[in-house]
Amino acid sequence: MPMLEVENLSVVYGGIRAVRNLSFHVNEGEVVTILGANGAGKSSTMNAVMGLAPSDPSSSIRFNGTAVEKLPTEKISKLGMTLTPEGRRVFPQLTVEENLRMGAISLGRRGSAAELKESAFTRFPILAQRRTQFAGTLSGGEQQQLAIARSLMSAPRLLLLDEPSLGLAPQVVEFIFDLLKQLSEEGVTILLVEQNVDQALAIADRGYVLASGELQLEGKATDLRASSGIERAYLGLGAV
Ligand SMILES: Nc1ncnc2c1ncn2[C@@H]1O[C@H](COP(=O)(O)OP(=O)(O)OP(=O)(O)O)[C@@H](O)[C@H]1O
Repeated sequence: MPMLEVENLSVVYGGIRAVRNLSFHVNEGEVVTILGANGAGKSSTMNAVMGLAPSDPSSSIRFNGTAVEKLPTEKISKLGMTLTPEGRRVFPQLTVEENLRMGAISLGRRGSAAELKESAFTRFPILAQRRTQFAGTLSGGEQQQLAIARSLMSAPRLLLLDEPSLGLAPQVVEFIFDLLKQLSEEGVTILLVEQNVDQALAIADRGYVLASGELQLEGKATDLRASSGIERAYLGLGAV
């Protein structure tokens, strides 16, 4: 049984259909990436999985066998699935340490908040240096590290990341991809939305390519890297 199994996902906002009949899965231990041009429906997909965007009644989303499509986000997080949303949404008026504490709210019995906080400071040395600084005064790269560190405070079994490298300097991008590789080696299953196609496919086992809310291509990352379908999806050339 896949860890995450999404079947027939459709997301409609008012009259706009952002995602249409999308099915995909993530097996335990995998790194899976969802790729596609701007507006392809990637964030809508991630948000719908977490209960943050409306999914059509015909959609089915199962996490470790539990139907989650009607559950509120807090309950989904408690089951062990956490999203680092696009745009580094940290709490600007809270300190680094307080932001981390907020992340442990849905920890349940998966770990100890104090130990997780120390491991966050080991993993992200810059956050340790800035533990009493207000998050709103951190640089973009530091805020992204904090956003990921906060997600890790819930000891997720499945970590969803929406464009973690967006707008960051090359060294920070490299740090984040190295971190994702390391988390994967430590046993965290990862679902990653990225614009950074080459780097995402370099760490992923498999990928799905969306165009205009529909699945365009899917396959092993090594096959997708060699495929011309990716370019077509990005250029909006439609079906391959
Ligand atoms: N809350 C919303 N209300 C109305 N339309 C929305 C909403 N969120 C997204 N959309 C629309 O749904 C479509 C898909 O958007 P989505 O953010 O899922 O794409 P994306 O692939 O993540 O794009 P990007 O890479 O630019 O973040 C777009 O046409 C967008 O304008």
